[in-house]
Amino acid sequence: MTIQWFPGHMAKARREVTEKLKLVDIIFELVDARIPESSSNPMLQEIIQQKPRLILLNKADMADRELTKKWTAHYAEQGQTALAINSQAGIGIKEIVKAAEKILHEKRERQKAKGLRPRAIRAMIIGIPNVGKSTLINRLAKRNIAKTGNTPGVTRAQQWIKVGKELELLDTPGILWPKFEDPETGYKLALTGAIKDTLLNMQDIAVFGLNFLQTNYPDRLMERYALAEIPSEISSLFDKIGELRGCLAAGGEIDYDKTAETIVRDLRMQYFGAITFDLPDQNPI
Ligand SMILES: Nc1nc2c(ncn2[C@@H]2O[C@H](COP(=O)(O)OP(=O)(O)OP(=O)(O)O)[C@@H](O)[C@H]2O)c(=O)[nH]1
Repeated sequence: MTIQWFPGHMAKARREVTEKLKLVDIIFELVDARIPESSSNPMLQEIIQQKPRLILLNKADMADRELTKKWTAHYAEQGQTALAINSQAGIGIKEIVKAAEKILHEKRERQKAKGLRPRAIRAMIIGIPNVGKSTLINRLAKRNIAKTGNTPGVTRAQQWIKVGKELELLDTPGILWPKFEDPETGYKLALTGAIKDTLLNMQDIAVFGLNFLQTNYPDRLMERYALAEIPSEISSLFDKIGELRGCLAAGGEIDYDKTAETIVRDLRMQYFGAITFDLPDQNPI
């Protein structure tokens, strides 16, 4: 699903999240491990206020393992717990309940001291479109739940999914918008499938991707396209790839659109391996 975010949609999404917030003890903020910063909602902190948060770096299977470690360390420095997970394969899922219990431990102990019997932790998942919210809900529920009740116009009560004895999860996630502030963020969102690439110029996305690979993963770039060396000019590199991959127009000239599509497809299909586009040091949170 790709949503075109207009101010009205944002206000509605925010209202829905704010409403559900009252029902839960903790937020599971789902971000894409390849772009933890770019896939987080810019206003989340303001929206959730003091509500405890567990950050889940989903699609960790597609991200650079070393950088995922750096991201979790970076969040820890900020006093935030973050877990790397793969909702599709069910990796890291068991740790979620444990981490939530740890985050809420003191609060629950205080309740116990007051004589209140602790009930299961109530949580909701929040994230931008396509980050894996439904996949995670289904994983935690161990069955297909998410999306089944999503018929437009059908109002229904919120339902709780029991995850073991310790956790209850709202069956509908909160959907918030991604960041839009700079073109680079847009390219990263497009390369990871969070926004439709038709919203941006394909050649611009490809050039961004090439620049990123040239700086951060030059060996993988050379290997994929069997380059003896990387031309320093990005336009020469672009032409070289077009030539090597046979992306040619009728007269034998390079077809720039076709070349751009090839590069973007290769990045999306993980032909350069697992890549992380947001680097923790460049992205203070
Ligand atoms: N490789 C990988 N793919 C995943 C993972 N989690 C989800 N996906 C895939 O990502 C895509 C989007 O997943 P969804 O669960 O539909 O995402 P969503 O956040 O519910 O999407 P919206 O309904 O658009 O808000 C699907 O193709 C999933 O199979 C993961 O951990 N690893």
